[in-house]
Amino acid sequence: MSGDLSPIDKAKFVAARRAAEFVEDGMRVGLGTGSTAAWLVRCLGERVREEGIRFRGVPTSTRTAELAREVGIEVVSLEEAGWLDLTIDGADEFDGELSLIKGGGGALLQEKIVATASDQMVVIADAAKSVETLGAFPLPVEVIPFGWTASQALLEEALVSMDVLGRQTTLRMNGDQPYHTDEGNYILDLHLSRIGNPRQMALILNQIPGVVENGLFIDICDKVVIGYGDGKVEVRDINAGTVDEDRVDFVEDDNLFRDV
Ligand SMILES: O=C(CO)[C@H](O)[C@H](O)COP(=O)(O)O
Repeated sequence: MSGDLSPIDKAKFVAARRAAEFVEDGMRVGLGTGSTAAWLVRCLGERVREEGIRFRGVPTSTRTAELAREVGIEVVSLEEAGWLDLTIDGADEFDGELSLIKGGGGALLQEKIVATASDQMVVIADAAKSVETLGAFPLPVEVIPFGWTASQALLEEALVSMDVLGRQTTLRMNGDQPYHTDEGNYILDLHLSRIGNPRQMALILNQIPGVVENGLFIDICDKVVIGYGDGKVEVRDINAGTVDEDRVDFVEDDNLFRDV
């Protein structure tokens, strides 16, 4: 039940619940990955059950696809949907320009493809994800397994010329094995502490052989819905230049909180 949630989970929940209201009948909607996005999927499932809204969801990972089907959302592929009206996803960090670090959950590649194939991307996040400068959260970079150590060496060399504080890179692990993305790739996490020029970094990283995609989302996100543990939500719209405040009630719906 909602009373058992930590303040961070409450913040994630209220952001997700507010953003779930952006989905309208007939839309094609990108569904993000991660714990905040999982709340969104549950809230959308609730809207399908209670209000009978109908929309098609394009998941950004096998995890999200499973949950979406479980809660009654019609799941289609991006190819079937063609183009999306809206994508709603979490983030690991966002700054004042709504540049993002994503990929903490390992789904950055599908997330970036889906978000950029959408008219609008909305990020849902607890307030702790808001930063002045990106980089405290390790930046995920997806690389193909073939020759990954060579890609890592080239990445580290490229970092020397960039405006960052740290330069350590680590292979993401799953127990004693490398973590595999849904595409069967590896992830290198870049411990940079501070990214002075995220736009330049995003371009340079993707030129390194073996790099498939990086977790910097620049000029992709249109809106962020920031949740707080007390139920407050703030909606920042970068295009309109507006900041709106709202409140979301916690609900005691067993269906929503069943698997938490
Ligand atoms: O990018 C992501 C997954 O690849 C997530 O959106 C990001 O890691 C945030 O996760 P959470 O909502 O669990 O804090």
